[in-house]
Amino acid sequence: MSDDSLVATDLVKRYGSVAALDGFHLTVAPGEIVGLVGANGSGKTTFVEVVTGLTRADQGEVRVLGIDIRRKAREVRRHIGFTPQDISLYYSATPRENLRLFGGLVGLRRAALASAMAEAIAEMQLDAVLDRPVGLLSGGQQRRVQVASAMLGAPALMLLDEPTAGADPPTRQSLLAAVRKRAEAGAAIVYTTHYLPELSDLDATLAVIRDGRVVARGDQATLLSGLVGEVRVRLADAVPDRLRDRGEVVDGELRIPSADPAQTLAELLADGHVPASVDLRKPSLDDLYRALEVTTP
Ligand SMILES: Nc1ncnc2c1ncn2[C@@H]1O[C@H](COP(=O)(O)OP(=O)(O)OP(=O)(O)O)[C@@H](O)[C@H]1O
Repeated sequence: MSDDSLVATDLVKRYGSVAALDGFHLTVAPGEIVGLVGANGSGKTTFVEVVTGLTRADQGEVRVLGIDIRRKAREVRRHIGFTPQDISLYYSATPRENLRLFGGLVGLRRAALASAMAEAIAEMQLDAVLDRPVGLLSGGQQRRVQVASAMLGAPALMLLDEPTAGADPPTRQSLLAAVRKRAEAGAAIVYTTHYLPELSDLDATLAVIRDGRVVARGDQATLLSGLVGEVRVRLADAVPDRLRDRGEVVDGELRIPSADPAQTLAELLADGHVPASVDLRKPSLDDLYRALEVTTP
């Protein structure tokens, strides 16, 4: 049997004529953070909803810790921490009451519930707002309560659907730190975001989704290797024609595409060109996104 925390095989989910998932495969190992990225409508949320049991796939199989989610839905749910894309908390209740409720839903009781709550409250820095109704909290504070509720009981699999949406930089940093800590403790984490720098911060592996399936999967270095970066240079003198032909000139700045920008710059210097300013752009996740044409046209 597989040691992976999550194994999804050949999932298909149709809404009328739309195939939200269309042959979707994904495996996630313990301790791995996988960034699920893809254009709006590519199927990310549908996948998360299938794994959590909020919706049923028409075809395919999902196993969490080796357990088939259709056969033992209730048992599986105890191993999953989940934050939906939209804030999903009881607004008239306080964070303390929400956490107690969500902890109860994953089977935590008495001392175990109290210690899981204390840990999540400390990690998400909720002390100051614990007894205020959630509806009166800021968007970022609500996000922290939501992520805290998904952490209760240290689930083996966390599904975080755009958990930092609307969060300010300090909140974002504390959320990312908490996610990393959970992964270091062995949790498998599926992390959906449109904000690609977060995935570099998390050192996440990537699963790029297009039209309901995973079209690229691997670690960032491998997926970015072979992509083209750019050297942007302003020369002290006018740009000679033979250099113009290697790229384009934008507002007096010469831009040369290159798989190895540092090497290209070294060649320019060796040729005797004198730069007034230099900007080396290594391939980024944005470039990967563009290369796979996953952005909405
Ligand atoms: N309940 C539903 N009824 C009908 N169509 C749906 C439903 N849920 C999703 N879809 C459709 O399935 C496709 C995939 O949607 P999904 O929400 O999974 O995409 P996503 O990748 O999460 O998008 P986003 O980045 O905008 O959150 C879309 O075409 C969407 O309109």
